[in-house]
Amino acid sequence: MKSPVTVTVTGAAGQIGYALLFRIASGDMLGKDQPVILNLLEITPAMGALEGVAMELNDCAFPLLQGLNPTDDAERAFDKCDYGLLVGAMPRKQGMERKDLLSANGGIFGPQGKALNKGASRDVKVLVVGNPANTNALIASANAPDLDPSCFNAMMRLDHNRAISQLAEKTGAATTDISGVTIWGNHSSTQFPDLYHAKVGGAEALSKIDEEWYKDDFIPTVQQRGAAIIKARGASSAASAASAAIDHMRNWALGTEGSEWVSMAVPADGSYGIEPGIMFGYPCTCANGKYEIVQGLDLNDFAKEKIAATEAELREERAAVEHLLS
Ligand SMILES: NC(=O)c1ccc[n+]([C@@H]2O[C@H](COP(=O)([O-])OP(=O)(O)OC[C@H]3O[C@@H](n4cnc5c(N)ncnc54)[C@H](O)[C@@H]3O)[C@@H](O)[C@H]2O)c1
Ligand SMILES: O=C(O)C[C@H](O)C(=O)O
Repeated sequence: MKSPVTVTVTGAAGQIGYALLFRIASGDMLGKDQPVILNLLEITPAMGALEGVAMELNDCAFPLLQGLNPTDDAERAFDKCDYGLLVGAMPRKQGMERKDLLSANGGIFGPQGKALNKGASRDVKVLVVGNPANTNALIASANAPDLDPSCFNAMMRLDHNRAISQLAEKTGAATTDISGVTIWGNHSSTQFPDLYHAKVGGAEALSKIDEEWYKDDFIPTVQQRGAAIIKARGASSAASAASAAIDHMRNWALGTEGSEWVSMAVPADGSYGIEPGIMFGYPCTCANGKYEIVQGLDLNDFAKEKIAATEAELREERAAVEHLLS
């Protein structure tokens, strides 16, 4: 048996937290041979509800769960953290864009970045889920100057999984037959779901669907799926978001072998002309606990235009939180 690792989940009494914690504790995220210590962070008024979640976690008698620490103290929560899932933030309501949450949520991520900087493992993997995820991840990273920026990712995986599911449904394929999907840019309605390199059962995806469906139906459906779920459920996605977070962390920790690539928002490094300073959704592979941006994909004029639009939105979001970046 491996020695335990510390996983910190913020917003642990929220709806994503409730769908996430039991899967982490059962080994879905880091493997059935990896014991975990769960540090659960909440705001003080939610500590009662968090206590209830902790009771239920204990009642599962998970063999891999070797410690459980509910707290409202960020420094305690991130002490010796190996994996951080930053979920705790307000969700949007119907009619809002995710960036409308910046003023409410941006302030959460500076102090959490500082707490990570102080106490987390130096090769911690931090996945920001709370919206607007890309810019919140940027805030957390900027407040953790002693941690490499590559320790911080934001979640594009829900969009990636949504795109796979839509394409599978349209073509009658299994989700496992689909590869090479990328969600570029922001986890927002400007994201670019790219099928130009996607394959269905080894054949070009664009040979199986017509371009009109791709541009007029598929792209807006994936871009607006979060809003459609809020309209239908009266609450934002939770179980699918938790599942995507599990997928993202599992691939980052254990590798993407077997799949062509996955979509992850990582610090822009000039790849595909996106200069540093924002967290950008890219096609990535992972091995040995590190991610790499897939290089050398051809981008046509349509793709370049869409990628420029989502980059522009991320630069605007960055400008709006410049005061939180130091
Ligand atoms: N990136 C994605 O793909 C994606 C998908 C779904 C939801 N989200 C976002 O995830 C966030 C959480 O969604 P939810 O449905 O779980 O919301 P929720 O309201 O059910 O839960 C959020 C929890 O966070 C807690 N919280 C608030 N501030 C905190 C802080 N400073 N420290 C610790 N905890 C804090 C709240 O008390 C609450 O329990 C939202 O911002 C939502 O928009 C992102
Ligand atoms: O859409 C939202 O606000 C929640 C989440 O980001 C989602 O994509 O479902």
